Amino acid sequence: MSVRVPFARMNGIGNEIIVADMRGRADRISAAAAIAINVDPATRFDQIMAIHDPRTPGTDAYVEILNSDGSHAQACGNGTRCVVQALSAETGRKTFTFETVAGLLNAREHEDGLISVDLGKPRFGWQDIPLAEEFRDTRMIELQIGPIDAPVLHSPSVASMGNPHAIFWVDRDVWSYELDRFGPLLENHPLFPERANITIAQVTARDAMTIRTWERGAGLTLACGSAACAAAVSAARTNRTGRSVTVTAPSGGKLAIEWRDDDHVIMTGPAEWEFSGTLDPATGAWQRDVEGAA
Ligand SMILES: N[C@H](CCC[C@H](N)C(=O)O)C(=O)O
Repeated sequence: MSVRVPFARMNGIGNEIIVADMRGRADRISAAAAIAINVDPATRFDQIMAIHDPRTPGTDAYVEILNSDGSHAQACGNGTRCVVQALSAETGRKTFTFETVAGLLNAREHEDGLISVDLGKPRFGWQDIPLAEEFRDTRMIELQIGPIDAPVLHSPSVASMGNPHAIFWVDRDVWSYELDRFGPLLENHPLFPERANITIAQVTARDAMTIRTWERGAGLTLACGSAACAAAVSAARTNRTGRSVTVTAPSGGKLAIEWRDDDHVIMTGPAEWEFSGTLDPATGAWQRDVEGAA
């Protein structure tokens, strides 16, 4: 087994993703490797998508997702589009079924290059998020931050897209809130035993919203696909929007989110390749491919 594996540094509307090819190997990318890769400004990332051999007949790959702090995530919408683009470029195929720790994901690359991922059915039970205590109605839970009599953020909706999300609805521009200050406190709030991705969302039309996300295990990111899905279903559940919305990320990039009648959430958007190299899954040592050498 060679020491180094091929990787592609990519992004999904600004969400920084490393797609690592771990097929044909039994080892995994270590937390230490993830942390080391993230320390280097050239390979700083939000998630690593590690493509492993399939474990279940009928699936194309098992995908493991690591955050930049070395922790594992159950879902990553933007990263999944990057995996699709990488495998489509390699094989010419357009449809894929992936397995993750959270279950199966179907995805498709369209003629125009945009990629749709079926993130499955959202879950709203308090144990599904999970929350540390019972809330019967997760469209709005009791949680606030800021002065007790004038909270800055309060009463979020919560949802699981495989991973935990809290969505705080705001009236003002999403940039006018100090998410860098409140994000870490909310991510690690005792109400979230597995921590949570923290999003602020401003609904701007029945079919549009703008979000910013403090990601669990990665901090502020330029985009978060599963948060866009969680915000879209939560907006529809609270009658702020219909079931089909365009979500604008901090990067300015947009995702089309549709909560279908069969309860599945479909996210559509682009993916972009930046550069390729090889990395050591144990240590995170890496090297950029020499242009034109392949
Ligand atoms: N950027 C990802 C989400 C990563 C979620 C991760 N931070 C977690 O721990 O759940 C996305 O596009 O869906």
